[in-house]
Amino acid sequence: MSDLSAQKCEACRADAPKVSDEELAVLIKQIPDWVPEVRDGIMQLERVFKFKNFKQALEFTNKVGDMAEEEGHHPGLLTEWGKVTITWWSHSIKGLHKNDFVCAAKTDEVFNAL
Ligand SMILES: C[C@H](O)[C@H](O)[C@H]1CNC2=NC(N)=NC(=O)C2=N1
Repeated sequence: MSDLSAQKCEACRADAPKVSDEELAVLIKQIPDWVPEVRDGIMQLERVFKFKNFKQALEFTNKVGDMAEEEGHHPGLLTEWGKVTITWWSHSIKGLHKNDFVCAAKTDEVFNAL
């Protein structure tokens, strides 16, 4: 378990600070399979997970959904045959908060526990 995945999401207010470039460089090392990407002008974390079929992809999607509900923080989910694309960013600040790194690490744990 990484340091990040052991943490809980904290309430993210609209005036919470986005992670700085320096913080991003440190945090991303703990979740090396995730790619920071700007989409629609918003910095996000993305990872594509591969599966053998649609059923397994859907099961993983639902487990990530359960984790997101527990954390009160919600990802973008695109479930396709054999593939789930997960995207984390914080809507309230239109960018990346520590919560997104925590939830990315928790997503890795959900996948690793399958
Ligand atoms: C009211 C509720 O707590 C907020 O809308 C939460 C819910 N889930 C969320 N998820 C994400 N990814 N970003 C948010 O800003 C966010 N806000």
